[in-house]
Amino acid sequence: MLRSKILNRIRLLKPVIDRRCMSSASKTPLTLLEVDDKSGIATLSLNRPPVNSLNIDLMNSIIESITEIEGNKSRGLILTSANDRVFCAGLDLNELHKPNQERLKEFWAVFQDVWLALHLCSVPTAAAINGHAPAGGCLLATACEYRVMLPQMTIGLNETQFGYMAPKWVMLSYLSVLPRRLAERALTQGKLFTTAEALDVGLVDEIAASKEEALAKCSTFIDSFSKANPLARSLTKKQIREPDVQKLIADRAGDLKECLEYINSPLLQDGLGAYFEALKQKSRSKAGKS
Ligand SMILES: CCCCCCCCCCCCC/C=C/C(=O)SCCNC(=O)CCNC(=O)[C@H](O)C(C)(C)COP(=O)(O)OP(=O)(O)OC[C@H]1O[C@@H](n2cnc3c(N)ncnc32)[C@H](O)[C@@H]1OP(=O)(O)O
Repeated sequence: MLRSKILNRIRLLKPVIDRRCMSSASKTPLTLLEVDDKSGIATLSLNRPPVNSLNIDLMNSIIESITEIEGNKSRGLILTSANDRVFCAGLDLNELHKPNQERLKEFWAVFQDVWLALHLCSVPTAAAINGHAPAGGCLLATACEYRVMLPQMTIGLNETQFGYMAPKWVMLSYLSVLPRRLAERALTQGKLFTTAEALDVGLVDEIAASKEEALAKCSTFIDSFSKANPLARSLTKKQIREPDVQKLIADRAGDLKECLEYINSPLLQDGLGAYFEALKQKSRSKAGKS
């Protein structure tokens, strides 16, 4: 009786995400999932070259992997990158710049879903940040319960740098990790913290010299829950996170409407276009040098 009541509560807390991962056109899987058969800890690696930018397929693949991990009773989830320079470059700017409107609606809904799936994941979560993590990449990291980062990388919600404002629920994810005054300053500046700065302000919990060390530190964090009842732990986490989550769930349509208006505004499209062009230019000049 009690167990079914508890399970019901979890179902109530966790919005039903019934997305199936769309088969991507590319041959290589967009996420790599390995479960260590000794520790029972799952490692989910983002695997969308060149920078793990989040498009619909990659986000659906992440959601599907999280659902699989929760279903196969893994003891925990470590999110990392198959790329050794970039953890995740955030949202794929091709999805935001001169967007197809129908696709943009789907894209935004999946973006909401991937945050909900990770933020409410029933198993312990940790991010081994083995590369740069701007904007949406930072959001994936802050949705996890613990963060270990490699040196000489950057992390932060830099939306104001390219003319956007982070949506309320994205800001709340930051506020769940940073003190309010610092979060406000960092959000308004569009600040990208260095690894050392991120440790200093608590945006990340530890620094590791290598990806292997980062994975080991994330596993140690997950092991810290070995004495906690998994169901009680999951309910406690969901209870603490529920107020922030409800702010999105209560008005997903409103969030979508507000974001579509914002993303489609000419001023923002111009700013984003210039930002994207500068990125491409930088990449071309790099290629020219090499
Ligand atoms: C009332 C209103 C309510 C709010 C409404 C607001 C809605 C608006 C949306 C807001 C959403 C908030 C949450 C999230 C937002 C985002 O995530 S937007 C994306 C932000 N991302 C970035 O700013 C990162 C940009 N990239 C970089 O800084 C660098 O690429 C890197 C990640 C540090 C890696 O550098 P490096 O290894 O040197 O690689 P590059 O040469 O720069 O890039 C390689 C190729 O990858 C392409 N690329 C890079 N980032 C992206 C990206 N995000 N999307 C698509 N493509 C990307 C880059 O152009 C290069 O491509 P090629 O030219 O083909 O080589």
